[in-house]
Amino acid sequence: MPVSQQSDKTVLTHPSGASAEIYLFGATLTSWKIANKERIFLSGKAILDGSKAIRGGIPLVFPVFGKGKAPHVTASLPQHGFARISHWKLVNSSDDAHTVTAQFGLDHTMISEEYRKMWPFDFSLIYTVKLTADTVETHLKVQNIGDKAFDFNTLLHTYFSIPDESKVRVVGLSGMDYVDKVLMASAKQDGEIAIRSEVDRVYANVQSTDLQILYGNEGGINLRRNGVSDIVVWNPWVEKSAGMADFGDEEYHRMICIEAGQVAEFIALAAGGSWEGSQILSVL
Ligand SMILES: O=P(O)(O)OC[C@H]1O[C@H](O)[C@H](O)[C@@H](O)[C@@H]1O
Repeated sequence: MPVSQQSDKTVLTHPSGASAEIYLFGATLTSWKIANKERIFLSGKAILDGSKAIRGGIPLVFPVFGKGKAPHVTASLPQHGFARISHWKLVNSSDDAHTVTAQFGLDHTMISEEYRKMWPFDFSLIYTVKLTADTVETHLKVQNIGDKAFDFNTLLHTYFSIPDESKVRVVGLSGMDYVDKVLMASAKQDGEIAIRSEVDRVYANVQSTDLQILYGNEGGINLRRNGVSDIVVWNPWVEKSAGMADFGDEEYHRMICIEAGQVAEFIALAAGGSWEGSQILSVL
């Protein structure tokens, strides 16, 4: 079966051998394999029972990035919003000669009463995962199905599995301005990004549609954005890693988050409006 449901997760299998797994909790993609090699990082300490956001994979940030700030309506929501900690439904699946597709849905009737009170808007999210022999595409459609405008942030918060943080280079952001959340300062990217300490940066309005995450002489990933303008780069390094109960102290060596989305500014969505954005990951 190209798409099969295994209790709490959906498994996509491509005739080439490529595969992907998506938990219904958060519609979090936790695995993407090509040539039997895992490309996505999932912490060995990740909690997978739905009691906490999954540490790793591609958690979906919506409708707020980080903690909302009063007086904005997102101020009381949990960090990164409710999409990654709500139970989604598998709404569709299909396959043809090239692509295996699964679609997941979440709307306002499916989130907890508590979150509904915090964020009282009628919305529908459709998240589509398309697997081919050598790519995976993750696409989010946000619809305002109510009669009040709302605004939102969103991110495809992708944790990549890497051989060693010291070998990683992120290419394609040179010349871009960023906000450094560690130093609480603004700066301009000069050349490639290397990880030598905690990195937590927001690059707004990135020009190049493609960026590369290179693993020294061990290949890497090309990330292509469609319809989303910002990139967040995160590696927690030593202290932050030690402070996270669901992340191993040494796991920062084996992951980097490169997160495509809209976070520098909220996107305003009028009643009846819709928005879509996606990323396509391919192995280099
Ligand atoms: O611990 P979480 O809520 O999953 O957030 C994990 C990380 O997400 C993003 O990358 C933010 O830029 C970081 O500041 C944050 O630490």
